[in-house]
Amino acid sequence: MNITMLGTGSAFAKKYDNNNGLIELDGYKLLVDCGITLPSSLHAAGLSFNDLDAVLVSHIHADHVGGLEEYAFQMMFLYGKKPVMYIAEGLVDTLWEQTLRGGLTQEPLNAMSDFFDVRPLKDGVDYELHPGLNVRLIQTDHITGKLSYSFLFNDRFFYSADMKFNAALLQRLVDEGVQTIYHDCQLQSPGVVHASLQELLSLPDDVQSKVMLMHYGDTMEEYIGRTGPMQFVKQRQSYSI
Ligand SMILES: O=c1ccn([C@@H]2O[C@@H]3COP(=O)(O)O[C@H]3[C@H]2O)c(=O)[nH]1
Ligand SMILES: [Zn+2]
Ligand SMILES: [Zn+2]
Repeated sequence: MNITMLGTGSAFAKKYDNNNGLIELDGYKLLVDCGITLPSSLHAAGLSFNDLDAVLVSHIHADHVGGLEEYAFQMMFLYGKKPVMYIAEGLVDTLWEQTLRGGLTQEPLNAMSDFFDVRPLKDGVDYELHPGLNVRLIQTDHITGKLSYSFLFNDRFFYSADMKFNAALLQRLVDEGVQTIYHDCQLQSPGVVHASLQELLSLPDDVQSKVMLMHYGDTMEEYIGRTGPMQFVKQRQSYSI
């Protein structure tokens, strides 16, 4: 399978779009998060919302869910469809009540299910999204008191989304066979709600050699060559994983 990060930027980056990914397998297209800049970054990649098969949501911050209103409206009014949304069961009501309801509600449309074909996922359970593409949600620490999830695809590709540094989890994943880790990276310390580059550089070599850095700030280029064996993911470049 391939992944293309439609954006690789932090929430406040201006040179890079929001850190949203596109996973493709045999023509199936899974959007991983849908932030504020996603409608334009999707367009820049030569795609429309109608080309997507589903969206997978990690947590409720605008750089991950701020484009969902346009996704819903375009699919309803331009294409007459309800997009499939995979999301942790504990985030469904919060996403509707606290983020989407204000913009999307117009009687008689007043529920998440009026706009999305919602497929709630349980933490720690494997789901087949498409033949050959499985995902498991792993609840990870990001903001105290807010649910947030990372994703494990096919037992071999770990996608952090947004999470604090967790060396034990990363080591365990590698020990269990994970080959590639896409990790959010705050260039300057302290990382606070993300892993900082300094923290990631403290990982053992066998883990670092599997890490690709994403969700970075506008000063990323100053850090090229200062990331050990870890590499920055390039925006809108496709990688085989
Ligand atoms: O306690 C907090 C909460 C948030 N923030 C910033 O707001 C951003 C929201 O999106 P993000 O999760 O990609 O990144 C977050 C940080 O950049 C922070 O620095 N400290
Ligand atoms: Zn983010
Ligand atoms: Zn976040």
